Amino acid sequence: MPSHSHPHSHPHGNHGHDHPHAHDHAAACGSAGNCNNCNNCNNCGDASAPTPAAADGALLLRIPAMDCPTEEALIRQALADVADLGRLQFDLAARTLAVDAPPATWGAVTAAVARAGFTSELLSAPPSAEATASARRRERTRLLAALAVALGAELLHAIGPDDAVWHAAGMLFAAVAIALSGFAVLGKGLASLARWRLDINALMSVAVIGAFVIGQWPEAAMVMALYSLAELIEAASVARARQAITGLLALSPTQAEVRQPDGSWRHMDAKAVAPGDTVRVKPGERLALDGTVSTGRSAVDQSPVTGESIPVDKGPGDPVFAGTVNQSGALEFRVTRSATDTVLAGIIHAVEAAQSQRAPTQRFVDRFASIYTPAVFVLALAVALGAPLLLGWPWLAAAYKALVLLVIACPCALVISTPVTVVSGLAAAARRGILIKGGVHLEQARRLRVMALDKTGTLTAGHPRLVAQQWMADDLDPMRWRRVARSLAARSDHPVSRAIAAGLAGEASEAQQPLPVDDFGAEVGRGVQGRVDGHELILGNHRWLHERGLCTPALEAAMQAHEAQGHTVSLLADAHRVLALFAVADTPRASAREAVAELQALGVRPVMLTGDNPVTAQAIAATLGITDVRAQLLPHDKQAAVAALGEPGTVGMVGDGINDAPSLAAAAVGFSLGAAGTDTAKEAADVLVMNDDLRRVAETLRLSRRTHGLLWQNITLALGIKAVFFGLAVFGSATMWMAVFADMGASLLVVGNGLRLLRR
Ligand SMILES: Nc1ncnc2c1ncn2[C@@H]1O[C@H](COP(=O)(O)OP(=O)(O)OP(=O)(O)O)[C@@H](O)[C@H]1O
Ligand SMILES: [Zn+2]
Repeated sequence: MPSHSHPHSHPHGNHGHDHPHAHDHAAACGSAGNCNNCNNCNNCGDASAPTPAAADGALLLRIPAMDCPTEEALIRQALADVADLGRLQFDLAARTLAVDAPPATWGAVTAAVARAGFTSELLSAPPSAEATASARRRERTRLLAALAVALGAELLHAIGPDDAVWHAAGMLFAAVAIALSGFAVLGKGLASLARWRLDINALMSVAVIGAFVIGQWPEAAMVMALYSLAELIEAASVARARQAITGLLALSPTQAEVRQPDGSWRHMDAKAVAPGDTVRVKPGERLALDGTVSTGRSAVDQSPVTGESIPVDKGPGDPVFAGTVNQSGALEFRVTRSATDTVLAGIIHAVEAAQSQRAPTQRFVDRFASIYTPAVFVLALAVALGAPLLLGWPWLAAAYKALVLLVIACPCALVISTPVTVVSGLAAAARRGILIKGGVHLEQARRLRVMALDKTGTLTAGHPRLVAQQWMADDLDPMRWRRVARSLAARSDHPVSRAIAAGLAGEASEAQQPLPVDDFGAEVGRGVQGRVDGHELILGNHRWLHERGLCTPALEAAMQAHEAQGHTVSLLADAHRVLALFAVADTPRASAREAVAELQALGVRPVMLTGDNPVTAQAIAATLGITDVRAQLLPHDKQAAVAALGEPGTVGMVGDGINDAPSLAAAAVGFSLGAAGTDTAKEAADVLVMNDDLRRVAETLRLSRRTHGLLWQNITLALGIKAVFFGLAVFGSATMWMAVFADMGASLLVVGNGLRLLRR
């Protein structure tokens, strides 16, 4: 059994495609039940699960008014009392809920949903994307009609004579407009009030009903229509941000051409293709599955998966990915993963999961809004009661002013701005082949001041080659001993051993079988040992030989010469003396030097971490422009080094995700390169760079800074507009619909601002 001296402690798992990710929705906009202010949450960055399938034995409900994760949380709470329920799958975009439950409980489920304040209807099949889209269109038409009728009410009020008939007509117009646009808002608002929750729906409901009661019915109608319309537009904008991600999924075709046992080719559903099957793609076609090329050569455009714009040449043995486009030649490949398990599916899943986590700024905004909204409620109440009593204002004027304040209090723009910006940032990163596992990491990346970079496989390509061998004793038959060395090296899959084994095998003239190795063992950070052909041998680095007292000044001088060129030296020794020296060379990655320079330009200090010896490490670091090198580190030393490199929260780490899981986890933000190429789940890393381009690390930091900038621009913008209107309302003559209009404007402004991240 081949042994690997890297501690593979790392749990192997996939991204968990069966992850019940509907559970994360509640957290998407306002931690569950705490999103007091957000009716707009249908717009929040929550990831909508794929439309729930109406599996047998599942109850599928359409809940028309459910468009916010807060509401989802309410329904969840209500359903908690119902016994025997399985998984709940919420789809806020389609407004459906699928419940795994025996039919006997269905009555209890609908009753619980009704108790939470929602009407529901039974569906036999999940609504299609077109159905959802056409429902959106109908809603838009309805709201535009409501706006027109509300304008009519304003008009009647402005030009109509002051008599009862005209008043009645105006009132009727207003009522129709409110009914057209505001039923859902009023329903949810009253339900919230009944539970003593001051959310946006409650706010709007009080404002509209209040305005109606004090005789400002055209105003009430305008407020309702504009507010509902603004919400719809925001929802569409957020849908766009999310589509940037789910659009990726549409990239992999549903059909694949599969070889049949009789040798013929047949088009099949990609989901039905099993690993091991052979699939072919013609030039210009998109791949439906992941695999390894078996025949053919072609250039493949991998931009959907890795973000790299230049097509990559593929030949037999190379990995190919679902969603990528075959360009020049026909390819046949052996499928390595089922359709639900492809790298692309993993990306989409991870980004969806990332969206449902709250970034720190989002949490801050929620906390702020949850204090701010009730505070303004109290202030409005104080104006309505205090101004007439203390300042002698007319009651009606004071009540109107109070209602204007309520509308101004609506923190839509504030609440909507952060999730849109964060989701856009995550989507923009995903498009560049950078997978960020949560808004937290996107926000954190800008704080990094030190970047620890693993040497082997990160700064270098990780495919060292044997470049020199030197036999230290005259009495050895090199032919025979090369075979011995190769046999020992071949037992390890450490890159250094592999390079030695491969280099020596390439030299073997006849087909020499490797010799058996007994008592094989690997020593982390040192090398391997075993008994070959009756000799107790070790193959390892200077450190190990030195510890065993086998080192001599002459040997050190010989090693020094190789190490100064950046080569890694391994020594073959028996119990008494050193027999041979092997030097392997690893080439720095093409983009590494540039990547290091980019990090430095961002004010981030690059530090090389390696288990290799200091001289070799220094030599390689020098070619890359890195001055700070920490060498001869064991895996746990690396972890300690990461922790000691800077203030907590400021040290990032880039590794290959396999042997450096502990240090990746210790870093504030852990980056892993080449994530598309390996099966290993990169669970320890926070950011996965799909291709091998180290420059994506600096790009992530830049994106993080831009996102942060936009977040605060948006927060300032939203609050600034509020402040202006607050002043106007208190000291001037701002009307209610002006306040709503301003809020709508502010919301659209911040949403548009956030979506700018999506532009390349
Ligand atoms: N199985 C092995 N065969 C040969 N040499 C080994 C082996 N294991 C460790 N070594 C020696 O120990 C050194 C440190 O190994 P370690 O695995 O800790 O670091 P690495 O992964 O090679 O480098 P980096 O830390 O830069 O990723 C290697 O450079 C090599 O010289
Ligand atoms: Zn020595």
